[in-house]
Amino acid sequence: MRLDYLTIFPEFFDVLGISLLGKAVDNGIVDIHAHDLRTWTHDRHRTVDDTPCGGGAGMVMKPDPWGEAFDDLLGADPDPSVHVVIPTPSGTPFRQDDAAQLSHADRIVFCCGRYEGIDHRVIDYASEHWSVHELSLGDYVLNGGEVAALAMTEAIVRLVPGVLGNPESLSEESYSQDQEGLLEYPVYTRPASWRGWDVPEVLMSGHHGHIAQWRREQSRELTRRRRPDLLTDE
Ligand SMILES: N#Cc1c(-c2ccc3ccn(Cc4ccncc4)c3c2)n[nH]c1N
Repeated sequence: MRLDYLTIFPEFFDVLGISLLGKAVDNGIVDIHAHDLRTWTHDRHRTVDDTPCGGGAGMVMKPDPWGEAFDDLLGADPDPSVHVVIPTPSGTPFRQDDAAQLSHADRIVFCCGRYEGIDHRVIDYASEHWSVHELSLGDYVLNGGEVAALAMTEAIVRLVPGVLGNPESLSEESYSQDQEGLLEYPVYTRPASWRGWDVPEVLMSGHHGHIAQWRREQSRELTRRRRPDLLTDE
């Protein structure tokens, strides 16, 4: 899987060389390239923004640098197997299903905007050539797309075979299909008693059936309290 990031702050993506994703890069499972969008500017000030047509506050990212970056990175031939992910506050919510689908992609280009956003013609042009996903990390406002791209990257790449040491752990996570899309149950480790708090007895019983039942009940109760929207049968 090749991941490209178009951004005016490429240093944001230096962290992808650390930990699990770093190992995936070292193992050749993932190939990461961060690009400074100003590479595709031609004026002395390396300008990437301009005033919004129709007025309004702030600045909008000019289309030209993006178009020239697309030309260099992707060429002009349409290829629906290339996924262009555009983090945006107006995007559809990024969910585990999106991460799962994108984990099968061979190529993902993240377009990280700043200012008030990217000239919409960039999205229109990209949509004619590649598979475009306008996605939002959540219902809050960030200053740009980089942090969202990092979070989406981790959610996607950890699902790629060979990246996680123990793929079985994926099936027991919140939002996973094996968990019926419910929140994950509380987890514990040693010691059995810590500062007056004990590990639930059932988890120390060695009775796998009772443990599985307790975990299912915990998941449903936690989901009922915190995320009733995830419950389908109530
Ligand atoms: N994904 C995602 C996001 C963003 C986001 C993403 C890309 C850009 C580019 C520019 N901005 C700043 C901005 C633009 C317009 N309105 C408000 C702020 C961004 C925010 N904010 N919140 C999220 N969940």
